[in-house]
Amino acid sequence: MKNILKDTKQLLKIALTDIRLKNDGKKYVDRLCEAIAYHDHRYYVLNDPVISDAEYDRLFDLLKKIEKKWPELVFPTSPTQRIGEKLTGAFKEVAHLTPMLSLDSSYDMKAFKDFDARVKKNARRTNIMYTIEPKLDGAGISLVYEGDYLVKGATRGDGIRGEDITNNLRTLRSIPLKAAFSTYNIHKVEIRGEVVIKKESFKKLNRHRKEAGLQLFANPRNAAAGSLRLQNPEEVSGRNLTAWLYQISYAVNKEGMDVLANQICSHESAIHLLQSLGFKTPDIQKASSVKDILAICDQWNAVRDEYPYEIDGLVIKVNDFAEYKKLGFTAHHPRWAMAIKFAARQATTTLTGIDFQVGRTGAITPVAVLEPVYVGGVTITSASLHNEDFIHNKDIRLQDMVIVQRAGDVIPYIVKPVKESRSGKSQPIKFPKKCPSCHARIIRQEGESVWRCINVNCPAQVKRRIQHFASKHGMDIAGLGVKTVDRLFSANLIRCIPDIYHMDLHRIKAVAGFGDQSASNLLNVVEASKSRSLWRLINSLGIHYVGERTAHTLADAVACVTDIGNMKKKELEALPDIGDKVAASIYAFFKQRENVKMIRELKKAGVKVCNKQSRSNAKFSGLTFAFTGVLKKYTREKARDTVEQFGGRTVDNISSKVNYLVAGKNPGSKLKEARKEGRLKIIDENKFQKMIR
Ligand SMILES: NC(=O)c1ccc[n+]([C@@H]2O[C@H](COP(=O)([O-])OP(=O)(O)OC[C@H]3O[C@@H](n4cnc5c(N)ncnc54)[C@H](O)[C@@H]3O)[C@@H](O)[C@H]2O)c1
Ligand SMILES: [Zn+2]
Repeated sequence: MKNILKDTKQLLKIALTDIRLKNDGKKYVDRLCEAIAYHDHRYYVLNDPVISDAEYDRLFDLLKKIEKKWPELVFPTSPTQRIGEKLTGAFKEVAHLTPMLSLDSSYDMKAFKDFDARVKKNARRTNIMYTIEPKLDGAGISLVYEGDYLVKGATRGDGIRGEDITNNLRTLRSIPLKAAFSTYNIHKVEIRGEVVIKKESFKKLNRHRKEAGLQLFANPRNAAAGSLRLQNPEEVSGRNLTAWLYQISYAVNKEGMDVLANQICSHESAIHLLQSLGFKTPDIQKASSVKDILAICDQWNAVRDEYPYEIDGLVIKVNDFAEYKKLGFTAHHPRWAMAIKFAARQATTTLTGIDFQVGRTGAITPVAVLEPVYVGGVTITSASLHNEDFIHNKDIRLQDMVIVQRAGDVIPYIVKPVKESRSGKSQPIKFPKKCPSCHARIIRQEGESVWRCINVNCPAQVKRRIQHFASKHGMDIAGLGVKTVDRLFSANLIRCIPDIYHMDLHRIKAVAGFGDQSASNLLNVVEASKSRSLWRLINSLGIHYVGERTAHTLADAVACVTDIGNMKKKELEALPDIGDKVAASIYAFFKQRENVKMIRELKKAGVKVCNKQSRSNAKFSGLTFAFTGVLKKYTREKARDTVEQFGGRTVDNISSKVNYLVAGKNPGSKLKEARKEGRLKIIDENKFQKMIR
């Protein structure tokens, strides 16, 4: 088995080259068939795949290409000649009324253009209407109704025969036990669908399994497939499975005559029929041009993450049943449908090392160093391992092959190690006993999952605090990112936050990597940062539990940052959204002498520590304006920036509206402009007129 995994790795590398240019492609056929058979078994029978779907598809694609070039190598046992799902022997076998195949699929829109051309050629038409629907990622099923009653439910199996899972399927609420097909003159019907599990239910299921010490499912699809094959129907009913029905594959009347091609006529009307009988059906759209279909693909891709069910692509089908006969089937898939898959999100790679990073609060985060791997459009070289428990729970070891996943903007993470491929080289990950930066003691407090370095002067922590101070949501000193801070710290130019304001051109230029221009640019932004809004300064201090929102609350409550230090815990707690934990943390921060000293030094260096608008605010106190459309048009942050531009500040947030107290020197013209553009809604016209006068 280990050899198959090794071979899989080699074959995957070969798949990246152009096989058509090779003369020796033939020699890979047996190896490919063997590897694919192994992965089919892991996937369909054990519900525990050890490579990603995209990697499996790459192997499959390589085999297809070889068979195309050397057609004499196409054996009837080849995975391209049948579908891979195996019968497990745990259930009675049942024959399908019509073959239940896989789909021709591709990640590439060009493949759809070829498909479209082929369809038009074989159907001898220049215009074809297609339906487009989500490809739900679950387990395929087939249902048979006779005389309006559900009589059989089966898995796809090998496409010809499936497993009889009627009793399990009867527990799904989304499958009617009785459906009035007879009103459509249908006596016996076979319908196809996909049983899926909601992303949320999947997470819950895995959480319970983890607590019970059971093996976790790799993804919602495996969870759905595994659940359908449980021996106890009662257990199945607790799994929150849903059946979506997407096709009528066979329908006859009492006389045994086909009503599909003669009466229902199109995929769209079949879906409407199923809907009217109480089945859950996918949303379908229609389009005939490649351009429109491409646009629909883009729309789906954009909402994929928010969709409650996992979808791995779209299925595009010819709408008109009259064309189906002309187009026919291969042994593997129908020629009138194809799946366009979304960009892959998983890949396998090797964990080559661990980087223990120290954050600004001293928290030590293990970060996996990965052999570079391409996933969903980017190359991944690292992934967070979160903490010690995460590593132990997943039993991740050095030199392990791991499955990594990247979804949307989410930071890449490790789904699981592939334990089956473990060699003698793999080693347990040892968590450090001392801080990797300053070698001070590290502690793990009860109830916490992180280890922390307790040395406040720890260089790693200091550097991260400086970087946090300069960050976009802090004092916004562009150009003072991780790498630059590291360089300036090593060169002894910035050893603490106030040092930022004591740099001179000459010394910056002497640091490797800086030129005349970049050095003076940096000094310019540093200078500009001296007059940032008060909330930015508060946010940049790195007070535990104080984020942007709390920073705004505090900035609105005081005239100067030092005033916060004079507030009692109770007074802090009285502010909106500040609880006792946050209040205690703020209070403790201002009781520390180093912190007070730092603020004093910042002030001395020219950083604005008081809210200059505090006096003019009084002039307009009581004037409240509501910005509408803030959440629609802008992020809250951008709305705030807009308000700050004309000297206003936030007074309170109401879920969909943000109210601002507007102040500053003659904001009239800007306010009028904002109103004209629809950014400002006036609550009290009289007050507004008075104010802009
Ligand atoms: N990771 C692995 O080791 C491994 C192993 C085997 C297979 N796989 C994955 O499984 C795929 C092959 O599985 P497959 O044969 O089920 O093919 P498929 O998943 O590419 O597509 C066919 C299936 O899609 C489903 N489907 C969902 N929505 C549909 C809709 N609206 N209309 C029609 N069908 C719809 C049906 O069940 C149908 O049988 C491979 O491409 C690969 O991604 C992975
Ligand atoms: Zn340290």
